[in-house]
Amino acid sequence: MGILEKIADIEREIARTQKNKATEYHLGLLKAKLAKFRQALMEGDAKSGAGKGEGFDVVKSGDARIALIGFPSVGKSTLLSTVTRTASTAASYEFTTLTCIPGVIEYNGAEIQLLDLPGIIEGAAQGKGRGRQVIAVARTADMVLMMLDATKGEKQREILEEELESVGIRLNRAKPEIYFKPKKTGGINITSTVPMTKCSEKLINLILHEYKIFNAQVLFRDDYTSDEFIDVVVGRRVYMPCLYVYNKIDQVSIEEVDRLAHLPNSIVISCNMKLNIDFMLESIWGLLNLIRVYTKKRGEKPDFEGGLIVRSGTTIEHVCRMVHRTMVDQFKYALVWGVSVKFSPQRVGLGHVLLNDDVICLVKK
Ligand SMILES: Nc1nc2c(ncn2[C@@H]2O[C@H](COP(=O)(O)OP(=O)(O)OP(=O)(O)O)[C@@H](O)[C@H]2O)c(=O)[nH]1
Ligand SMILES: [K+]
Ligand SMILES: [Mg+2]
Repeated sequence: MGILEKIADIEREIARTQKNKATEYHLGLLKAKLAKFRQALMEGDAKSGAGKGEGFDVVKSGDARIALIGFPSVGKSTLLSTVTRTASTAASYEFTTLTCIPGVIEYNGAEIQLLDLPGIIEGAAQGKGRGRQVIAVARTADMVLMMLDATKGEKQREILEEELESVGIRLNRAKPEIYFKPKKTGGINITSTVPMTKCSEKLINLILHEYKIFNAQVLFRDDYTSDEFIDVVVGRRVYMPCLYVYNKIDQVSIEEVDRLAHLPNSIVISCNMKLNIDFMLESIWGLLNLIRVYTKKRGEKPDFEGGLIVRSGTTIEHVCRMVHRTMVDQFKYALVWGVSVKFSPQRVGLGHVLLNDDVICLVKK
């Protein structure tokens, strides 16, 4: 039996045991056992199975995925229960949530998967608590919702940012447009399309030598720092937006609420009092950069009920692949109605970039 099942068993037994003088010791013992198993899970000893991903293998679904990252007891589970139909246990003790619990936010016709996760603390990236598993889930997300306790100041934000940074998650930063290709011969060839003020050629050479790379093509398409160059060399970086959500504003002064609300990429809420939840959803939608487009068959009306939710920047080719896997091969041209074209309808090719509310009719060969 896995440790999570043992925990669930004990929790069930506690729930069905009547509280009275006769059961006092029995309940006490159960609670002690529960605490022991929870601790084993959080400390991740190998036997308990906590080192593996038990409880974290949630299938990706919907149009986008958001990971809820935060210290214990900041209100992550309360938020999940507030904005989705899924109930996740919330309680005043730390590490209430032990696994990944998915819920679905329905917004603007899109289904956004919201993942409630165990709280993480300093040292998470090194495997403290269930930090490693939580961070592995965060890497698969399209966005991080970093939940912070408005009463706890800025420290938590800095610690969490560092933990995510240390495992290659880049928040609210664009992927550097640096072309980098190791070669077999020819030495190191560095070019750039703009003056490089933050990272010299000498430094690039030093960095590459450190990685035992002596032949490579490097092209800076913008002015980047050496850190950004290193990210490109090392690879395996993920870039995603992050919304900082300060919860429990019912507990702080109006001046503090105002200050927090003005921090970059930050919003303030109270789950318990349901304050500002709508604005939070609107902000999430904006950061996810989703648009809706509609497909129609020739001679028929567009299906305004259906529609496809896609990332902004999506092309006709992408839509073809969503419609059917053989569509790209059969594609002749597409007719598009909407703001992405000069005339409606306009004939476009696979590379055409779509905008919100476009209507598309795919024409086969
Ligand atoms: N005052 C106040 N308390 C809140 C608010 N939201 C949540 N809480 C309380 O904070 C405590 C922790 O909430 P949880 O939702 O369990 O927090 P969590 O982040 O999921 O905690 P872990 O799963 O242990 O990491 C509970 O007692 C909640 O009732 C809020 O807006 N204001
Ligand atoms: K809690
Ligand atoms: Mg929780």
